[in-house]
Amino acid sequence: MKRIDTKDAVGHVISHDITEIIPGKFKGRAFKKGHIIKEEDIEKLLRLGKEHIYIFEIKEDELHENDAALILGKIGCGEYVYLSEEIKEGKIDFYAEVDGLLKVDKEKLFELNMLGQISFATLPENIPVKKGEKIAGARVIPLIIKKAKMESAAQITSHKLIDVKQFKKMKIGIVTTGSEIYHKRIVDKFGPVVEKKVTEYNCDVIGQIVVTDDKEMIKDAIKTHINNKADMVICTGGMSVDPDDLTPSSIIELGGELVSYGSPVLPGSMFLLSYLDEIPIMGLPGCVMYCKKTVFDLVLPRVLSGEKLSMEDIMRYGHGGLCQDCDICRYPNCSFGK
Ligand SMILES: Nc1nc2c(c(=O)[nH]1)N[C@H]1C(S)=C(S)[C@@H](COP(=O)(O)OP(=O)(O)OC[C@H]3O[C@@H](n4cnc5c(N)ncnc54)[C@H](O)[C@@H]3O)O[C@H]1N2
Ligand code: MOO
Repeated sequence: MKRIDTKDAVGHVISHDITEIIPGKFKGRAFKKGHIIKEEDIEKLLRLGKEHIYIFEIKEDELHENDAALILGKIGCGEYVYLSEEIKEGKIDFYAEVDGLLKVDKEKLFELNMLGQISFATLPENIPVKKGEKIAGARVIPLIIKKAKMESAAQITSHKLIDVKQFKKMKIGIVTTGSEIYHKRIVDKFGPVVEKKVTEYNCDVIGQIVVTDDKEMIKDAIKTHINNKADMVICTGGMSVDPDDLTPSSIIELGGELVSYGSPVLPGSMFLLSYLDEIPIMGLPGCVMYCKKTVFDLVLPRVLSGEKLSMEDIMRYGHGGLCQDCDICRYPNCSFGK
């Protein structure tokens, strides 16, 4: 490494991006790696606190931070993920190519960061992300890093660390249970909530069947939706402890695989998920009708991404499963479901 006084640096090449930060106004690259220093740059470099310019010789067994960032890009960039066109200040960014569910191999990400000298940060997995949204960023810590370190990094996983699973456009059947709705004693307020939430994901509601608290009627309604080619059936009402709450037992009696009746999510403890011939059948508790976000908002995007959830997936929600019920909901940018 050769050190040159900035005042004498005209004609020399800058070996890494140089950052300028003016709090509240600007944070970004003031000089790009490779820039040839001109007379008029000297004053600005001095204002950025650069009294010296360093000329680095990168040895055979070393890599520049920008080349290392490219390797991190390759390690991370999976399905429906794209990289920033340019590496700035040694950092590469990852973006979602489509609306979908973010998947991160958290264990491999941890192993990668445990190598040291690497900073690879992502959004939490299993959240819905929008096309064009930044989902991760990565860089190495030193300006020059050993090639061997980056080779170890590349060997951590044979698959990519980050994928976005594109949402499927599903056909949804709704079964609304409750004698009070069936006999028109009150107006259905649940159906519109479910419809709004699924249409936000571009799904179609193929029908809503209203039934009273009667097991045969509930089961028939679910089967009717399946016969009508529903990709998912969502039941509302009758999910709790009253002996007249028959929705869970009706779904269970239909057979198939019960993933869970009950979830460690508040609101949403009385949630049910099962699969009948691979078709997800959900039982939504009353809270979904009136709470901003519930277990339904956590599970729905995962099901729409084509993922088949297990009991473990549901039980893992316990940590982070308590919604803070903020006045202005910021989900998914909060701790709920993380
Ligand atoms: N003693 C206990 N009480 C409750 C428990 C419990 O474990 N022990 N669980 C609570 C939880 S959690 C929930 S969530 C609620 C109710 O869940 P349900 O899904 O069983 O809801 P319902 O009993 O069917 O109805 C409750 C309430 O909501 C009205 N409702 C239902 N469906 C509609 C609709 N489509 N449109 C308009 N209004 C609807 C219904 O008329 C009732 O007023 O139970 C807690 N209690
Ligand atoms: O299932 Mo309840 O939803 O926790 O309010």
